[in-house]
Amino acid sequence: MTDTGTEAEQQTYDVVVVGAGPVGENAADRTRSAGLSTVIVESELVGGECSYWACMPSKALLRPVLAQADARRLPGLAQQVTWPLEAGPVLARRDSFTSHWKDGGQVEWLDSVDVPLVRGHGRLDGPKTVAVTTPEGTVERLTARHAVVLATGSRAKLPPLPGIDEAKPWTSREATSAQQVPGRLAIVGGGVVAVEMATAWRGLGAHVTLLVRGEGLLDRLEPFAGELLAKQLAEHGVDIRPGTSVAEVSRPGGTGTVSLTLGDGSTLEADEVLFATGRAPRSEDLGLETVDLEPGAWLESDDSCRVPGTDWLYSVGDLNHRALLTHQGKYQARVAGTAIAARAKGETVDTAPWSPAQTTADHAAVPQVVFTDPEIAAVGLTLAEAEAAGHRVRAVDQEIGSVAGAALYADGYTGRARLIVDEDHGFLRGATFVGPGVSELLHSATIAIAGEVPLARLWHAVPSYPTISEVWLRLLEAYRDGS
Ligand SMILES: Cc1cc2nc3c(=O)[nH]c(=O)nc-3n(C[C@H](O)[C@H](O)[C@H](O)COP(=O)(O)OP(=O)(O)OC[C@H]3O[C@@H](n4cnc5c(N)ncnc54)[C@H](O)[C@@H]3O)c2cc1C
Ligand SMILES: NC(=O)c1ccc[n+]([C@@H]2O[C@H](COP(=O)([O-])OP(=O)(O)OC[C@H]3O[C@@H](n4cnc5c(N)ncnc54)[C@H](O)[C@@H]3O)[C@@H](O)[C@H]2O)c1
Repeated sequence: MTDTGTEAEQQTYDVVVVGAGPVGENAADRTRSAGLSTVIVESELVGGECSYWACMPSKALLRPVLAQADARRLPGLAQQVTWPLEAGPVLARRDSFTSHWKDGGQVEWLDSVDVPLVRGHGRLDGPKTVAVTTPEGTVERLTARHAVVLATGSRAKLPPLPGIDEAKPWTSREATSAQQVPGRLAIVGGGVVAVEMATAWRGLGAHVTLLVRGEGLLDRLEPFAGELLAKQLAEHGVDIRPGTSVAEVSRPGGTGTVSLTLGDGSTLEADEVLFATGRAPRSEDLGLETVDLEPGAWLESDDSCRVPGTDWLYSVGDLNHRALLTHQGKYQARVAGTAIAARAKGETVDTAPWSPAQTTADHAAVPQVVFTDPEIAAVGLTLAEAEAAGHRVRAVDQEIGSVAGAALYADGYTGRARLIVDEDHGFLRGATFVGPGVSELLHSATIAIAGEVPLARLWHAVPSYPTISEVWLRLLEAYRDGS
């Protein structure tokens, strides 16, 4: 036993899920609907990071900024657009999307699918057992007949810089829930959180400085994505400083102006600093040591989401570090639920790629949209990743602005699309679209990649005229013509 609380109750279920973020909720729903009794444990809010401090609030902040950027490109509307956005209504709408940081609606949903909730901090206490320390300090022991699913997610990772704790920097939590627009916001990082939050807070009127350690933005995507985004962010007034590291942070007492000492010895003053420097697993206090696993590390799982070396423990969502995205974690939860239900019936799980209890898409077809201006939508492998994986591929590029739908969408439309074609198999390995309004194009590419649709058949998938999707035709023509 690792707990200090009072021993209270012991209950047995078929499945115990720890963490009621989007991924844990989906896992519980799947196993429950397969007829397995399932309980879920949550230490904060049912709905997890995504609902309260990540996807939902960030997209609620970004949507008006992107609508405003679109409006600026349309005569008749452009003249009426003012900057910055009116902060009060934007923040109020964001607050309503987080249900004012209350989880009553999601608890009702758990009730409706017949999954009991145990509030408290869950820890493994040996195989198939979870000890929950409740807010009252009692300990509830939950035993699983078939499986324990860990879905405890991730938290913001801060670099160990001198002064950082005292300076009370923003993490993604504060950046998505702040009630006031800072006058000057410094953002450290060049990943997705950094560029989305730069877009959001710039749109709300903050003077944003983006301190990027590397040479470009979004370095895991096709290079042109970060390049087009950097150009546009700069046009919107964001001060981007590539090749800039932070050596020290200072804000005595955690109040007033924050001062950053940069790698070249210069200083930058700001009202707030956001560290958007990646994520760490929430696994350090999860009892992993009681089943010979390493606390504090990402908890790897196989393609059925089961932890290697066990026949009962599953790791889904951010915690397994396969793809830190809500939709991909929910996909893993559906797959894990299918695998758990099959194994509970004594069935063998088919390990062939693309079979029902295998997360093959984690390797081949992970989609992601970055909600900036321009939007960035990518799925599958980049050219560099495909080549590194040993595929014989060709990249086909097209300016999106050349299609009628894009010209109608915005005056001076700027955007670019790339397909990665597997020359040996005749299907797509990857696709990237960058430009205003491209996010809804992505699912067509996801279907083409996950379905391994032959290029010859894609010619028969006719895009409507005049939509931005016509870029698909231009890309196919470019591939045919060898350009
Ligand atoms: C600013 C930001 C914006 C994002 N935007 C998007 C987006 O637009 N689209 C997208 O797909 N992804 C987005 N993401 C990523 C997305 O938020 C995560 O991939 C997603 O939340 C992972 O879900 P999860 O259920 O695995 O973990 P989480 O959402 O982190 O949920 C884990 C839950 O487990 C609970 N928990 C942890 N430890 C314990 C314990 N010991 N006992 C009981 N409960 C515990 C936590 O309290 C939490 O409720 C964004 C991330 C950030 C930071
Ligand atoms: N729209 C979306 O789908 C969306 C939005 C936000 C976040 N997310 C997910 O959340 C995850 C986390 O995002 P993130 O932006 O925090 O992480 P990230 O890993 O995408 O980017 C981290 C950035 O911080 C930089 N960095 C790391 N350590 C640093 C240091 N010590 N000093 C300076 N720079 C440093 C890295 O070089 C990188 O540019 C992403 O993997 C993403 O999948 C998704």
